[in-house]
Amino acid sequence: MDALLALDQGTSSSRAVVFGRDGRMLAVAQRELTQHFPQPGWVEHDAGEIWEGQIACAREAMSKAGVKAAAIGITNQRETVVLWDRKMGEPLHKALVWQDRRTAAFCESLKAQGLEPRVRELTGLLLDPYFSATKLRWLLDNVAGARERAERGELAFGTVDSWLLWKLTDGAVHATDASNASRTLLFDIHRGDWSDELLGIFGIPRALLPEVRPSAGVFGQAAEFGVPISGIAGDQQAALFGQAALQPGQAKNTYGTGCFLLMHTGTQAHMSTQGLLTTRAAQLDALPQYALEGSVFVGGAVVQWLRDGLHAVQASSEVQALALSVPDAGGVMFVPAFAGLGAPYWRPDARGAILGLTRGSTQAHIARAALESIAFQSAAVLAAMNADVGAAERLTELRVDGGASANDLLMQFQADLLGIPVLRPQVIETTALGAALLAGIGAGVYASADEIGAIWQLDRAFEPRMSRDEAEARLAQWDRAVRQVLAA
Ligand SMILES: Nc1ncnc2c1ncn2[C@@H]1O[C@H](COP(=O)(O)OP(=O)(O)O)[C@@H](O)[C@H]1O
Ligand SMILES: O=P(O)(O)OC[C@H](O)CO
Repeated sequence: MDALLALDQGTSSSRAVVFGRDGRMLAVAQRELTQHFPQPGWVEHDAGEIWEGQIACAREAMSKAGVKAAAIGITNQRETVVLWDRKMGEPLHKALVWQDRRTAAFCESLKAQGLEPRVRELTGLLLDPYFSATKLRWLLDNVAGARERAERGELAFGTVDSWLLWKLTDGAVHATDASNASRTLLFDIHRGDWSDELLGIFGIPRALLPEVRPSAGVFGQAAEFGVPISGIAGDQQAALFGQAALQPGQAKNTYGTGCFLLMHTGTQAHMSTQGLLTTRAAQLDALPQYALEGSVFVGGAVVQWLRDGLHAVQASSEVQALALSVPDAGGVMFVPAFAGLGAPYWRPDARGAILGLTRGSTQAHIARAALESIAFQSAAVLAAMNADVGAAERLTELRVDGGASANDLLMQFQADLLGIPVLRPQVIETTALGAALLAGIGAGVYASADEIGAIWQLDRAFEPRMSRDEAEARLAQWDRAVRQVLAA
């Protein structure tokens, strides 16, 4: 049987999923990942824990499925920086997570030198701490001896995919795929190679960098499992692939820790005028594929905060019942700018706020407003995307996935705000599915991407029920709340 093992290393947790050739899930294993917040605005992960949790999940899922996998696909939280010693295979420091804002001042100084337009032209990204380059620079400047050792070629940099690939191949392969490389600020998305100009701007030695390859194809052998690793993509690009959104104009929104709305733009790089990112989509061969992306930093994470910060619920799955215990948010607006604000605002300095409180406000109103904030942020990104692509290409439906897409209240409110159907597929582990499909193509299990369209199956379509007048009024209320936060 041609089973495929997907390793999905997300921000909140590591997961391993075994899929059958028909895309059915055969087994899942999951481990929550410890979040370290050493200072306000700093977010770190232990790369050792990432590896150990991920390999434990892989073993557990394989043993539950009771089949042999034909290939392994890796998909991962993107941008997060791991720096390790090539000889010992040990990380030099905790991984700096994509949500970490410690390099905000450095980004500002680069902006002040007028570098942003050129960086944007080459990378499709912005000068924001979100991306890898300034984080890697911080490690080189702050870990004793790191820069000298990097220049001597003793160290390796990788996003989480590279780190897992290195560990799975016992240090034999140091590589990444174009979709992950395109999130670093060091990769020229047009030429498809690391850029010496960008390496110069950020002060990064080339000797640190992995080789960049297409997302499908054999990267190396996973010694323990005796099978090839034949697919790698950043989690958002993998989800786009797993949603069978392979044609220009097709889009999806993933509701995980953050929310990431991506639209495929085919072999053309569409440069945004609306605060969106241009990025590489998963590519099967040397031909580049592009997407337009709106990245929201805090999506499902606001629910984690209700659980761990406010202790309003014991499990994320309880939030819907709490929110439904009130008819509406009672005028409460929640702007969860815990890690600054991403697209389309790009304000790393913004802080979160809960507005509109009265004596009658309860945890339930706050929970409802928190869920609504996920949909409001996604609606702002979708509006930017529609403005970017023009009337002819406006989105007419939205495919969704990710942990928080299980929440019916959130999905219905999303459809209401957008005024278009929100389509949830049967497999909401779309990120893992995308990685498995890429691995399947890379290992020759599937002859081509044409076989993938048939795997996508609808679970539920959420049709808009709110009047457009009411939706517009709610969106205007959101805009006012964001303006207040940005002015604070
Ligand atoms: N029923 C739910 N309603 C709202 N949010 C949820 C629900 N279940 C999980 N979440 C949120 O979804 C996120 C986990 O989604 P997942 O796709 O696993 O994320 P990641 O890939 O970032 O680790 C968490 O932030 C969690 O709080
Ligand atoms: O871990 P997720 O699913 O929230 O995804 C994180 C993104 O890749 C960050 O860009």
